Amino acid sequence: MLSECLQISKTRLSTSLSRCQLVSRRNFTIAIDGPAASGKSSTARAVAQELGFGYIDSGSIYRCATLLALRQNITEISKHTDDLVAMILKSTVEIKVQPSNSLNAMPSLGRLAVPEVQVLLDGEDVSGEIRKPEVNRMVAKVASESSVREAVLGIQRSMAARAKTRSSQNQSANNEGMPEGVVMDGRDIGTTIFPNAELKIYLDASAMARAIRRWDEMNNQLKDTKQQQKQQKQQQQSASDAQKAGSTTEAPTYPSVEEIARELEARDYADINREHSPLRIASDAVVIDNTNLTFEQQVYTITDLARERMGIKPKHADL
Ligand SMILES: Nc1ncnc2c1ncn2[C@@H]1O[C@H](COP(=O)(O)OP(=O)(O)OP(=O)(O)O)[C@@H](O)[C@H]1O
Ligand SMILES: Nc1ccn([C@H]2C[C@H](O)[C@@H](COP(=O)(O)O)O2)c(=O)n1
Repeated sequence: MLSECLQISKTRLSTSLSRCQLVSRRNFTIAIDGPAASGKSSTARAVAQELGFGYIDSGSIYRCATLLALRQNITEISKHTDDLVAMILKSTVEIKVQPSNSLNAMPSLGRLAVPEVQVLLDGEDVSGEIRKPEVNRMVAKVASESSVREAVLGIQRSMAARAKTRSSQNQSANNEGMPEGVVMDGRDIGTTIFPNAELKIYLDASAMARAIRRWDEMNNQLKDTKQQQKQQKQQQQSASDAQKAGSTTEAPTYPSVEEIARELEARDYADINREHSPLRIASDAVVIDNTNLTFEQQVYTITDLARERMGIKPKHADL
């Protein structure tokens, strides 16, 4: 129902959900979809922490599938889908959420603490590797294969069931009467994976805002962490060792805002135009354009929508 699809802007944050029915108190799924870098995963993580729900980043499963392909030197995905599906089904992907009480390193995330997420592929921490440019360039191709999507769908649903069970165990100390729940972000969560999700959000932002945020994020990561400084030193060291050995190791290069914008645009185009389960706004989704919203505004808008649908008093009606 299009009439249920709300456009929320900075000036229209107080949204009445009087038409929405209250949903089952025992089980609550929040689906967050949207284009690349629209803020899905940071928002979903903060929403999950606020509500005590489990969190699943479905994109990281496609990223792990892409890494499996790259490690086997499979670049022509359509010629090797059976092999790739077999590898996916044989592997284990775990998404570990580390609850956070401290402020996030990203100033744009304001006062909200956002949990860190670790992605393990067959027990190996691949959190950094799955965000590398070569994975960014290939992941939309991998995700366009229907048999890959089918394999990932099974993984997503069983992960969600486990995350809900864990959240209900954590909820026992909670006095708000919160149900067990999960927040999952991706491209087809509200349309295909959980078409009956109790709350569907379509998160969007202008292409330029998304590219600038990603650029900021990359630069922030570079500047701030001691670990990266250490890594840089190691890279410099190994580069000079390699040079001494006559090798041609390239110094790391960091993309400009324009290059990032082009990469996001290419990925969005592929995700929107693929045949199977393309990125679409579910007819009953709440659309939130966060171009001019603070991170807190978008998170609290979603947690209040969820609370309202669960029959629990919203906490931030004054936003
Ligand atoms: N309202 C906001 N204002 C400013 N920055 C924001 C806002 N919301 C999210 N961000 C920042 O935007 C960047 C992209 O967010 P995030 O990684 O959550 O997006 P995503 O949609 O999950 O991306 P992808 O699809 O590539 O996985 C992050 O640096 C995040 O901190
Ligand atoms: N539900 C999903 C989640 C992700 N994908 C694909 C499309 C994206 O380009 C890629 C990486 O996702 P991200 O980490 O950027 O959220 O994975 C998908 O098709 N369906």
